[in-house]
Amino acid sequence: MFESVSACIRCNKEDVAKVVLMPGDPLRAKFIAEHYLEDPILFNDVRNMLGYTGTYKGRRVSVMGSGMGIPSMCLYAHELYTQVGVDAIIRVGTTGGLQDDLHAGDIVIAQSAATNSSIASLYDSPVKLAPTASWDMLRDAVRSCEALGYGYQVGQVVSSDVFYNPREDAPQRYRDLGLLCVEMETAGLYIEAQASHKKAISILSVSDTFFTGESLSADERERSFTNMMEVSLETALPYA
Ligand SMILES: O=P(O)(O)O[C@H]1O[C@H](CO)[C@@H](O)[C@H]1O
Ligand SMILES: O=c1cc[nH]c(=O)[nH]1
Repeated sequence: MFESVSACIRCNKEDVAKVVLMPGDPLRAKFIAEHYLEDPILFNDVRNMLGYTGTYKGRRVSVMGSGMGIPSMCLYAHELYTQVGVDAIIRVGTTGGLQDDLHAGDIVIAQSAATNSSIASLYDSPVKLAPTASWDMLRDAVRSCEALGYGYQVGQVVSSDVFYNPREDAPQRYRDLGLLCVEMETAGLYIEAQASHKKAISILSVSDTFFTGESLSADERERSFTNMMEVSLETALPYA
């Protein structure tokens, strides 16, 4: 029998690890659990936002979908941090590349996230918060890429509230500002981590590029981001 600890996650708290990998797609969570975790158990299936816990290199690690967009990410991250007792979340996401030296399949570690969302304005603060990665997790993500021999870039990404932006010049403006890539959740995750005094890092894989026209299929998006998954699992170990 599940103890329902929060509004949208039905689980026993002790079934969730202290560190959670969060892809947007719950089927990517299932893929990670089935391919990388030993003895995975399903701890959440409310709304099919699948969450699993197993062991990786002998340490307990969980993986759960976040859904798409800042509202969905914020809801689940908030419940995991404040009601389930999770200490650290690693977003395992896809992103659209803006710069010419980013190619499909490349890894981006998000140091910070510019956003068109109002999330940072909702906190009672005399300043607008700057969504920023946890330094130790950023360092550990870099170390994991280097240990595995995978190339990576570290920098500022864009977390957009919309996938289809009515401002057609938006990607060009982002590119001119040196922003690396566009996705839809990192700023929300970083603000939730800051507000909860917890840790977060966003590790992204480029699924397509805005200016050079590279693109991966939906099936490849679901299954072929194994470099990013391996980096994320290695990054999780110190927090497990
Ligand atoms: O692959 P995920 O983690 O879902 O991330 C990206 O993909 C979705 C859009 O296709 C958005 O959620 C965006 O942030
Ligand atoms: O272009 C893209 C690719 C992935 N995710 C996004 O939000 N945008």
